[in-house]
Amino acid sequence: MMSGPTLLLLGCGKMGGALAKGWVDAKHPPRLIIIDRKLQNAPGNSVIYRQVSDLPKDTRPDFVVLAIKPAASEAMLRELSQHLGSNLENSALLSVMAGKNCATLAKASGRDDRAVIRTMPNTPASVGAGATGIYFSPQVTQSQKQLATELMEQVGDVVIVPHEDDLRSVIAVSGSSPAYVFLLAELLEKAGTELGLDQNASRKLARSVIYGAGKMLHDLDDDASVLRNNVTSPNGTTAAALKVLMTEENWPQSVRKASQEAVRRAKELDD
Ligand SMILES: NC(=O)C1=CN([C@@H]2O[C@H](COP(=O)(O)OP(=O)(O)OC[C@H]3O[C@@H](n4cnc5c(N)ncnc54)[C@H](O)[C@@H]3O)[C@@H](O)[C@H]2O)C=CC1
Ligand SMILES: O=C(O)[C@@H]1CCC=N1
Repeated sequence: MMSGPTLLLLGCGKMGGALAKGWVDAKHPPRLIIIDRKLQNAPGNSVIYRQVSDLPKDTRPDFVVLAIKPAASEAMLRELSQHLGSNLENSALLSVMAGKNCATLAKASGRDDRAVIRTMPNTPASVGAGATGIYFSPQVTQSQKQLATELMEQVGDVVIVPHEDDLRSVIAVSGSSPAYVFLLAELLEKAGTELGLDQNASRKLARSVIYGAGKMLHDLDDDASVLRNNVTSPNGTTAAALKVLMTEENWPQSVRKASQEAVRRAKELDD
């Protein structure tokens, strides 16, 4: 990594906290300054302030990382730009928010031509296994692109998308979808107990299978369909189960509809 950037993290809740944890555990931790009104324990060597007005006025962040709710972001950016004045001049914004486009964020930060890096990470970043989509506004410099990409690569895989609207599809595929995988773990555990397994045994097996299948997808180059077929003996138990799941109106339609709903909501949050 190039010389470590100074990050000012606005909001250290579920997503900001996942990134902060991933970053402080990474090989080249950035310098982390956090503003969060509730956070109790500072991750690693980071420093916490409760509100923008508590921040030392000579703070010069390379990146202002926005990990608050979209609705709160414009007011907080306006306050930050007033508080830091010219010290914010060369800072880029790095948003992880599902809503608010680059132009809106740049404007709220006091400069329409501000460099904005819009990203969509996910909570597995907390264990270094995140997946992040990144879009760079035209104002982002080559060195800012490199720093931001390396920063997100410290907590997982990165895909750079050419159009800002592509981030809505990233939300559907990897931003929101860890929740679907966790739901699958919940449902498998429940099905196991309904079939007579002890709850702890069922929980252990359900979690383990998702980890194991995920690790195979991560470590091996085979298509997911090949890995699926390797489990599916002709006329066996898996074939019987998949016949239910793969019926068009079951998983294929549900996953397509859920993805479309995530994109619809992302559009609403973008204004
Ligand atoms: N949770 C997730 O899996 C993902 C969330 N995101 C995005 O991350 C953003 C944050 O979401 P979460 O982390 O889930 O929410 P959260 O509610 O867990 O975190 C927000 C944090 O910001 C702090 N905060 C809010 N307003 C503040 C203010 N005015 N002053 C000081 N601290 C303030 C809160 O104390 C809280 O810790 C959202 O924009 C969301 O779209 C993006 C990808 C995944
Ligand atoms: O649910 C949300 O809006 C955020 C964005 C992606 C995951 N959580």
